[in-house]
Amino acid sequence: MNEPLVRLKGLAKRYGNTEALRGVDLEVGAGEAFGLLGPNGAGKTTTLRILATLIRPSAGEAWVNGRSVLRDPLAVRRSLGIVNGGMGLYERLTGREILHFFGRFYGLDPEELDARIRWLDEMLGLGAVLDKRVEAMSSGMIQKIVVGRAILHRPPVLLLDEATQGLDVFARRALLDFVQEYKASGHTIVYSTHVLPEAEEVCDRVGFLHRGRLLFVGSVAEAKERYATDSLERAFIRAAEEVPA
Ligand SMILES: Nc1ncnc2c1ncn2[C@@H]1O[C@H](COP(=O)(O)OP(=O)(O)OP(=O)(O)O)[C@@H](O)[C@H]1O
Repeated sequence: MNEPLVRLKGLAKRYGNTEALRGVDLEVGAGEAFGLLGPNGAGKTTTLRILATLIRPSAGEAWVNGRSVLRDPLAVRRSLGIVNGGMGLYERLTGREILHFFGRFYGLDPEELDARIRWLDEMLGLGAVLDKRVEAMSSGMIQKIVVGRAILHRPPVLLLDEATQGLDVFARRALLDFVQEYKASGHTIVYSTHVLPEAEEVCDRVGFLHRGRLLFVGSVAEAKERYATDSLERAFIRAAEEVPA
């Protein structure tokens, strides 16, 4: 594997009596698309939120781009972008205005910002979305702006949490194509989903997360071989069945 850009060591998180993560070790290499797979409640969002420094682990440690989420959270934030469900956009602003607004937070001057927006347009096919107000956008259009905002500072690492949820067939395809293109341009992606065929399509390796534990890490082909099936879904189910109750 290339130098790891994302590393988790003994990562654990407890919410009251719930053990959301129970000691997760993982390395994701530079330029890799890694699928974090698991059913509802497996701990995917918790993992991504710890990586994004939005919450702190109860035990263990994680690093992004060599920086510790505990000791160097600002550097970690500069190294990543995150797309998850809960990020609202200002209804009255256009796509371009939103990208300008956040671009200024990143300290980009107007010229750089225009160049970045042209780059995003190429990557995401923003087109007319740039000049539409959020209130008039479809959910697929909004998702393009949310993804654009997440990568505006060109972070080496992109975290996507159930990013195709609620998208129609066109918007879903556009997002999956974008993931492949973003990866091909050298970026690292952690792709959390419970939609296994999506992971099969875009991820180099996958991890099966089940009740806060990583049961398997490897390529899709290795998962199928290890669990003697030609279906990634069945491989996941077999991995979960091996866990003592
Ligand atoms: N803020 C919180 N307070 C209490 N429990 C929580 C909190 N956030 C998550 N949990 C619990 O932690 C466990 C892992 O949740 P998490 O959201 O990380 O799973 P997930 O794999 O992302 O699932 P989903 O696909 O449903 O989002 C679940 O049992 C969940 O109920």
